[in-house]
Amino acid sequence: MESIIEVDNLAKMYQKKQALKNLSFQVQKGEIFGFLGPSGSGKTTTVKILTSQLRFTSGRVTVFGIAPDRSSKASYLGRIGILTDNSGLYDRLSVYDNLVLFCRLYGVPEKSLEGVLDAVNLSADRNTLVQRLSKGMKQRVTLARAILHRPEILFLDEPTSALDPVNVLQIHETLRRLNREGTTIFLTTHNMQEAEALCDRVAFLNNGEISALDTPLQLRLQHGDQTITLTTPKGPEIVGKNAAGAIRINELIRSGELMAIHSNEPTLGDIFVKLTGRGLE
Ligand SMILES: Nc1ncnc2c1ncn2[C@@H]1O[C@H](COP(=O)(O)OP(=O)(O)OP(=O)(O)O)[C@@H](O)[C@H]1O
Repeated sequence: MESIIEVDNLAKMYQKKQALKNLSFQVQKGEIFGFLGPSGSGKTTTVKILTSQLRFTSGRVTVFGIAPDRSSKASYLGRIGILTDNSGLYDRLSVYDNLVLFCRLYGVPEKSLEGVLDAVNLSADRNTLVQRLSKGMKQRVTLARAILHRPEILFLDEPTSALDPVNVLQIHETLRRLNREGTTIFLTTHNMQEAEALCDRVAFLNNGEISALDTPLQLRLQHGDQTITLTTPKGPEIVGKNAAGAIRINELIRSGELMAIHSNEPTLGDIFVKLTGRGLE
């Protein structure tokens, strides 16, 4: 596996406020990496540093092996896409005209917009003025803008916060497709379902520090209580994931009393609370 982002001992102070401390992680090429943390934990600060919008206090950061500072900006900004909540779209222009402006900025031929509009499901709305769009549609225009130059890494800061479930699903589908086509995705979220649904690996960020980093499955297995809940006509019954549990399951199947079986792995939200003592919201 090849690391595309490397962060080593990163710290960031805003005057006296320490927003990030001793942050170390690597993002592998081709993965969807989730940065999961509650409000104020340092997610946006990290994205801004990785995308050279903010200077850091100490540590080492590279993206594509390049340090993201002012002198290197030009050499890698064209290789990344950024989606944040401040949309910066022109309300009085259509979807298409908004995107044409960015094609010119990035030197991308206008004809490539067909595929981009298709990817975010906005082909039919191309001539609609941005001011007439719903929140979810606007978010899809900003996603289109972030991907139209086919970036190698896409940074998404809370891409679906405040969107309804249908729009969330549409954005997720688009992100999965981009990832299948080779885009590495760095995603911040405080939504654990989003992290579970999309991410190959997640880092838990709390007060500017990483308290766990692994695949969602490994985190659930490491922090699970190794029990199974069996639903029977007499009510729920909890057994261990062991030989005795297997015998009991077998008995209930034979007697026709096993109605449902549920492995008791915790959610990422449960694990976050266990490790940090606080929730994600
Ligand atoms: N410009 C700034 N000046 C001073 N403190 C700041 C500044 N920007 C952020 N902070 C502080 O740094 C910490 C991390 O903020 P950051 O915005 O990175 O968190 P976040 O996890 O992205 O939160 P949210 O989910 O609410 O966007 C917070 O305590 C915040 O108050």
